[in-house]
Amino acid sequence: MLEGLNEQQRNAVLTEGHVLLTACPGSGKTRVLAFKVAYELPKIVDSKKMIVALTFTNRAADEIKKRLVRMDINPSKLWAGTIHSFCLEWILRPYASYLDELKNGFVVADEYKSEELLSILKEEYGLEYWVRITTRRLTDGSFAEPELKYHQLLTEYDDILNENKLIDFDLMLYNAYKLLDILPKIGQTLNNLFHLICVDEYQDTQELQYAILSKIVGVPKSKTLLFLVGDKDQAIYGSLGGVAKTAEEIKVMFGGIEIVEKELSGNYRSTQRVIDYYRNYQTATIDIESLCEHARDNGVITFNKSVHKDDLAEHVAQIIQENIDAGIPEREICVLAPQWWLVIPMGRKLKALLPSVNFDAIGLSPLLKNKENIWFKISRLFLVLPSPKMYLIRSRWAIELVDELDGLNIQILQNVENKPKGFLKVINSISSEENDGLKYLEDCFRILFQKLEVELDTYPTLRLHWEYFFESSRKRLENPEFDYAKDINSFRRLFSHNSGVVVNTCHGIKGEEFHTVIAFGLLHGYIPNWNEDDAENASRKLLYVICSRAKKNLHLISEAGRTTKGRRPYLVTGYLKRTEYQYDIRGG
Ligand SMILES: Nc1ncnc2c1ncn2[C@@H]1O[C@H](COP(=O)(O)OP(=O)(O)OP(=O)(O)O)[C@@H](O)[C@H]1O
Repeated sequence: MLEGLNEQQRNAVLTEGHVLLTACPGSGKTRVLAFKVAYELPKIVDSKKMIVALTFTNRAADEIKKRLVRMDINPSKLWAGTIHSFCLEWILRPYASYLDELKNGFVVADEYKSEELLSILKEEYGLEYWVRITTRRLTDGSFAEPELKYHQLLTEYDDILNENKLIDFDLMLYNAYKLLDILPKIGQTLNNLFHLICVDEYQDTQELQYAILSKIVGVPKSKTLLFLVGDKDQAIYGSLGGVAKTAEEIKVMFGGIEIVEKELSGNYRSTQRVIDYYRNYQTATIDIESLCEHARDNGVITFNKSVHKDDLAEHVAQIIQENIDAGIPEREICVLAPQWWLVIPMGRKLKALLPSVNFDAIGLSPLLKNKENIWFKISRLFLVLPSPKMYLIRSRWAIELVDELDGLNIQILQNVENKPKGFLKVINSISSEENDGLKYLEDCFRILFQKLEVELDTYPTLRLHWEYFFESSRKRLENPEFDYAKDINSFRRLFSHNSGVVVNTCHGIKGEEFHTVIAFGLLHGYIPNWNEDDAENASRKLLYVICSRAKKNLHLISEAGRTTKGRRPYLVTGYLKRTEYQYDIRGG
């Protein structure tokens, strides 16, 4: 089974006990993590036991599951997802009744919603929109925001969340921690349940997240193993509280557990040229040798600081087209920017400029894309039509939904043996005459629950999620800036593109790799954020992460023409400006 791993990687998988594996980009950390899961899964004999893999994004979690399927390993005993989803599924939903704040139902406010709320409050308080205020909590529930002058605003923010039964991502973590703290039995139960907890990109784990894990792994007579992988140089969440703890610090925090430290060397992803380029942004000076087949290929590395922001989308579209013409698959091309508000309009413009190209872009969907909202999950089943290719994916969605409904105490299809299959059958039998996408979905949702004989109004959580889902989606659709098509067929088309050119934030593609990376918005003020602590270092690490995603081609863009509200021009971000390099000329 361990074929396909080199000696160091195999050794890391076979190491018994708790492991902390650190290594450079592309050295196979995620691959090792997937093999570790594959290696440990068959060891589980107790039918109730599980393995947990915590990843930074949902995309990364899907990738691990796919890797297992490719290895012919059944991933049903693996739970993979973000720490937020983990808290929701394993702690908040099952134990919500023990917390007054949650017991009457709650809805997760995604980062867009909480940013929207914060910007309204900033305006009320006369603060500039770019002032950074963290909503993070400490383990005692107090605000982690160091500037006391913002605490009044944060209290008001909290009140609004409370009134609307919303919890943001930070409250998800805090409430999960609080439950584990007041009811140690939960940690003990989870410890009995989890054979192994793997954490990918551990260097960006926040203090509260370590605390949550320590309440599960650090219980007396603990049986749960910990497998952490990461790279300190890729820590890009420092400003959001991410810390790469040492093995010793983890030991102290986790009740004295012994952790074996392991390392990997070499890079299986990028050409030597790309590696030598991004080593300009490395904090430690470690040689990295390319071990991949295309190690000696030249590829293309460009830097453009003259293209004007108004011509940027055409410029990026041209690069994409050149790559596609050269035979590079759409999925191997990625367009990145440091902040999502730069990314969303870019995705839309690219879609219009390259109508025959598929895109996998954040913000292209008119629906609230909140994976934690149950109506979003149900809508996927109505929008992605049944086909042999989609069979496995739809079945997995159905299994997750039936579990979630069960967790909400909603009993469906009592007499049906295979509930997910039965659930899919009911979904597949429903359609509506409506042409308007949202009305279509509303119709289908109602018919579905009628057929399931579930009275929606008796479940406040379903109601809350319903209101949030439709209200947010309606808002998006009505926003003239977005210019979304509102008919059901357009909704469907957007859902059918789960592959295509990726357009995302630098944080959203952590751990991924692409033949060609096109990064724009590399301007001081965006990367790093004006008021980020240790801003220079933060921009250096982000550049390191961006550039190390590329297998062969790298196009860096610091577009001209962007100015602050005070008409100050945004300039090339410091580290990039100072890097002396013989860049290629495109097409030259
Ligand atoms: N032993 C190996 N043989 C062949 N290919 C490998 C080997 N190890 C890793 N790879 C490939 O190298 C690439 C990078 O691996 P992986 O994504 O696991 O690296 P990583 O260390 O997690 O990178 P990053 O820190 O940048 O996210 C992947 O395409 C992976 O399949």
